[in-house]
Amino acid sequence: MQSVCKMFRAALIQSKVGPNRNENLQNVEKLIAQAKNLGAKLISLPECFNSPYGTKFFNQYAESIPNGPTSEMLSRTAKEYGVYLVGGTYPEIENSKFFNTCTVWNPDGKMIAKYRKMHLFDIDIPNGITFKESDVLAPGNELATFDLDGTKIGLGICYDLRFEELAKLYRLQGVQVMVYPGAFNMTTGPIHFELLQRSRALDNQVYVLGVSPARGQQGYIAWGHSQITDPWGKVVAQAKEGEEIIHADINLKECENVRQQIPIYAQRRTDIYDTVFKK
Ligand SMILES: O=C(O)CCC(=O)C(=O)O
Repeated sequence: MQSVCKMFRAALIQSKVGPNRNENLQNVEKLIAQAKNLGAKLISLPECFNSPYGTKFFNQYAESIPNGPTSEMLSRTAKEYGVYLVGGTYPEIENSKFFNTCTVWNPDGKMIAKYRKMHLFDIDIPNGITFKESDVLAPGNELATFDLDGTKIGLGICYDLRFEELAKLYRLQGVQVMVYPGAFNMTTGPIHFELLQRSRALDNQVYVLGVSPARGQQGYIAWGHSQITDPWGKVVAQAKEGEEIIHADINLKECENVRQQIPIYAQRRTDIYDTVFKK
């Protein structure tokens, strides 16, 4: 990799989410202004920041993209504050199909990436949590990246964090930072949320930004604990459970350092993997 020293500040907004979409939008707009005041160039919102999270809500809150009220607010706000804004996720409708979708807006207010959750959250843990997004949602089938002043940033959503293959595909495309809006829960959050982010960061020598909603009192209870992890796997910022903004400087020199000093990418035995791992 070419020797460059690039740095920008990222802020993650762990916002409270209620049933009223307009109130949710107004609230994040206020928080985006605060994140900008912290010096952030890249700001991310959490998964389902404009609606409660649950299969029964997707239909009710879905909007087309980029013409709906949520996209309009994100575009206007990214432009007003001159930031790259990752619009967490919100339910999208297209041709009668629903998706859990992340959009990204540049400082001109233009949508520069759209990613639809690829791995739907279907799990069943007795006495823990049962969730079946595939009852209502269709999966996305495409990776999505965007460029921030020469840094390639990739997108995943929540359950996607569990799939190393997806993160690896992004790494193969030259990604240095992964953003995962996500809403882990009170069963898997405590044991897996931090660990998965550190794993993806370490496997792929990338920064990982995981952005949760704040913990609510009813319905789907989010774990919170939004987190920024560096390419060494070190947690450099972590939220608690309430509404909060965390931030950290994303220093691309750290990607370069770890990639040079522990050169696993060049040491992969794809000659072997390709013969054994066919599925
Ligand atoms: O993987 C998990 O345990 C949580 C995933 C999740 O909440 C989601 O995909 O929305």
